[in-house]
Formats: sequence, structure tokens, C-alpha cells
Amino acid sequence: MTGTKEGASSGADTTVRTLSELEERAAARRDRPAYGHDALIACDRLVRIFTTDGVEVQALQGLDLLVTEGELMALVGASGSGKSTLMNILAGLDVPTAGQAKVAGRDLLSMDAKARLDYRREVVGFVWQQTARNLLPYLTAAQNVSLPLQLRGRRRGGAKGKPPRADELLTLLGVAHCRDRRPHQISGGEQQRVAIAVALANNPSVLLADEPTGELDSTTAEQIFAAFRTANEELGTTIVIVTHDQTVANEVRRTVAIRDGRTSTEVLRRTHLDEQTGEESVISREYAMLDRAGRLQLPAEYTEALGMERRVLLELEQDHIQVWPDGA
Ligand SMILES: Nc1ncnc2c1ncn2[C@@H]1O[C@H](COP(=O)(O)OP(=O)(O)OP(=O)(O)O)[C@@H](O)[C@H]1O
Repeated sequence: MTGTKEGASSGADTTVRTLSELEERAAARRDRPAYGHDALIACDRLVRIFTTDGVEVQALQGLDLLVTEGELMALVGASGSGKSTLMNILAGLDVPTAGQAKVAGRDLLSMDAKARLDYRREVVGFVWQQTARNLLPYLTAAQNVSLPLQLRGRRRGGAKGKPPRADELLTLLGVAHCRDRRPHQISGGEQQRVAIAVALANNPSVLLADEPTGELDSTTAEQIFAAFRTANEELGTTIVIVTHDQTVANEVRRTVAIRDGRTSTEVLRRTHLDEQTGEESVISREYAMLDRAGRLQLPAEYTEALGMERRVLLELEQDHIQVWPDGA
């Protein structure tokens, strides 16, 4: 640390010189597209407060999240951080206390009961951790997959000359051999793959999965994840998976971490091809989330390593911001 940090912005010239420049900036801000306008899922300062016996719990505390159409992404976070609360809201099963949440153009705060039912039947599909919660025990796998189609008043068959959609989906997910068996006659991993077929039956825009591999061993978990990947790649379904499973989190391009009811960090992975050796490797980088109010959560291990508490000193440079311990 040097002794030269007097001002908050030594490096970059941030002075606005003329009135016309100010006007230009204001106009550019006005013309900027709305937050999340091109995202399939857009959560903006989402708040969910639960009140039990007069005690308030802020499960979501101004959470921002954008998910683009066609993404396959993971949500991670400590127990109690708010993951399931967010999933229940996105599934249309719970309503936020404040903020905004839009999925495929539907406003999750203003939907009436009928719109909410349509939303759950047409826009989202979900797969839960408990295998038993996903399937009706007295129906076969094929009947379980056909049920959402019937509830929506669609015929069960595919187009003329094509197999029924239930068979198509069971084949796609590698569980065609389970079609005439009931859940108790197939393994837990097969049940989850059938559950994914059920969730996909109505061709939803978004598939939500809350700890779908939580009750399974690692080999089976890999098969389940492969089924999600197939759904994403073959059907183009946008998929959000809540997981504690680090191997699942490592498999996706984007993993968002939730801390204390807010998105805190994000890991992005991309494949790098070494032109000389022809070898492929995955490069991952961790980013901190900057919310629209400019709030940033610094990782605890960084702040603790430098003894940062309560306040820090900022310096704006040409292409980055420096964060220093408070040396005052
Ligand atoms: N229905 C509810 N009533 C009261 N408090 C709730 C309710 N649902 C969740 N909470 C509280 O909200 C906070 C977030 O819970 P949530 O279940 O979303 O966390 P989570 O990240 O999914 O945890 P886990 O990984 O253990 O499932 C917790 O403090 C929890 O106790």
C-alpha cells in the first residue's frame, strides 16, 4: 500500500465539461433498454419476507438475476440462503413481497389465479429433489408423462405417423424401457429421468430443478445431469438447477451463488482450445455481482485476508477500481 491515495478518483478523468455533453448522457440513459428486456427470466430487486409468530425472516433481500433463453445454469448457496424460496417464486407457487419477477414475459407479481395456473401448466416445468414428489405412484411412466398433456387438453399422440410425445421424451432421456412400469418398479435415477420427461411434456420455456440429484449416488447423478443437458441441447429448453453437488455446478457454463438472499458471485466457464497442442481445457473465472444500486458483495475470504471491515477506500482508475483497506 502506498501513501499516495488521497482522492477517491485519481486515475480517470470523470469531469463533465459541457452542457451538451450532459444532455447527451441524459439522452443515452433515457434510450437505454429496460433492465432485463432481452432475458427470459428477469428478477429485479426481489424481496420475500416470511412472518411466523410475529418474527420476520427476509429470505430474499433484493435479489437480481437474469437468465437468457437457452441457458443451462446452476444456482448454489449455503443452506437457508434463499434458493428454494427463489425457485418457488419462479415456479409460480409463491409470490414475492416486493420487487419484480418476469418469466417469458409473464409478470409473476400481478398474475391472477387463472393466469398463475396457466403459467404453471404452460411456461414452467419443475423437478423436485424427492423422487416421490415428481410422479404419481399408480400411473406408469408413459401415463405420468401423458398426464400434463391431457390436463392441458392436448391429444396424447404426436403428429400423424409420429410416436406419441410421451414415448419421444422417454426415448430422448434414455428411459423408454420404463414406459409401462410404475415408479416403484424403476430405480431412483430412472424416476428422476421420467420426472424430467413429465416436466418437459408441455414444452415449457423454462425447466426448474431443485436439488434433483440430492437423493442419488454420484454415477446416477451424472446420468440425471446428462438428461438435463440433452433437454437443453435437443429441445432448447432453458434450465435452472439448484444444487449442492459441485460436479453438477462444474458442468455448466454459469453458476450463480446466492448469499443472504442476494446473488453474490457468478462463475463463468468457457472452453479454451490450445492451437499448438489441439488440447481443450475449461477456463473458469469468478465474478462478483454488482447490483443496480451499485452494491457489491466482496468475498469474505478476500476481506478477511486484508482485514477489511465496515469501510474501504475506493480509487477509480482508467479501466478498473481499486479497493483498499481503510487506512485512516
Ligand atoms: N414458509 C416459510 N416460512 C418461514 N420462513 C421460511 C419459509 N420458507 C423459507 N423460510 C426461511 O427463509 C430462509 C431461506 O430459506 P430457503 O429454503 O429458501 O433456503 P435454501 O437456500 O433453499 O436452503 P436449503 O439449501 O437448506 O434448502 C431460511 O431462513 C428459511 O428458514
